[in-house]
Amino acid sequence: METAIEVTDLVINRGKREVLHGFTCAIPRGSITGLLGPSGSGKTTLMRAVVGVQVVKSGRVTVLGEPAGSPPLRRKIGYLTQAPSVYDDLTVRENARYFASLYDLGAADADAALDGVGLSGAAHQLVGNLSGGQRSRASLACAIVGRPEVLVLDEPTVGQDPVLRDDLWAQFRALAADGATILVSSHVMDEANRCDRLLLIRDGYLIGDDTPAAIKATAGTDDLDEAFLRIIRQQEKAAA
Ligand SMILES: Nc1ncnc2c1ncn2[C@@H]1O[C@H](COP(=O)(O)OP(=O)(O)OP(=O)(O)O)[C@@H](O)[C@H]1O
Repeated sequence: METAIEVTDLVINRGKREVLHGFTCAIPRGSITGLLGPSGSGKTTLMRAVVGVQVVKSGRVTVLGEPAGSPPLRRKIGYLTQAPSVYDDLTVRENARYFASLYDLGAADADAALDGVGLSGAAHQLVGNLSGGQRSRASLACAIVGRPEVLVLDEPTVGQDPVLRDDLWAQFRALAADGATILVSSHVMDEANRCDRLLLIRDGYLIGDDTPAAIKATAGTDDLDEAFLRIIRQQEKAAA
C-alpha cells in the first residue's frame, strides 16, 4: 500500500525534555490510523510534526512525498487541534464559509461540511454560544471543508455523545473511502477498534504498529485495553 506519511528517526524536545526519541512509522494512504497512548506520551507532538508546526531536533517527516510543513502541503492537510480553532464572534456558517473561502470553495461546500458534522441546525448560532461539543464539531467542519488529502484529528470526539460519535466515525470512514488519509488520536478503545491500523505510543516510543485485530491476537486477548496493558508489561519485562 502507498505510504502517505513517513516518519523517520524523529527526535523532538519540548521544553528541556526529549519527548519523542527516534520515532519511526509509515502511515498508508486512504486509511484511518489511530494514535493511542497515555496522556503525555507524545501524541499531539507527533501530530504537530506531521502538520509541520513543531520544531524538530532531528529525523524526518514526509507527507505525500513532501517535507512536512512545506508550502505545497498547506492546502492538502486539515488539522483539528484539541482546543477548537474557530471564531467565537462569527456564526457556525460564517466560520465554515470563511474556511471554505481559503480553499476557493463556496457556500454549498461549507454547508456540506456542517451537515457532515451534524451542525446544520445550529448554522445560525454564534460559535461563542455553542456547547463545548458543538464548538468542537464546528472546528471539525472547518478542518474538513477543504477536503484535505491528509486529515490530522487530535481527539475529535471528546465531549460528543455516543450517537454523534458514531455519526462522526461514519463521516471519517466516508472521507477515507474517498482517498483521505486520517491520523486520529483517541483515548476511547471502542474508537480504536474502528481504525484500520493503530500506532501505540508510550513515553515517546512506538510500542505497537498493526491492525487492531493483530494487536489483540498478538497480546492474546479480545479486549484492546487489556492488549495495550499486556504490551506495556511485556516491554517493561524485556527492559528489566
Ligand atoms: N509547550 C510545551 N512545553 C514543554 N513541554 C511540553 C509542551 N507541550 C507538551 N509538553 C510535554 O511533552 C510531552 C508530550 O506531550 P503531548 O501533548 O504530545 O502528549 P499527548 O500524548 O498528546 O497527551 P494528551 O493525551 O494528554 O493530549 C508531555 O510530557 C508534555 O508535558
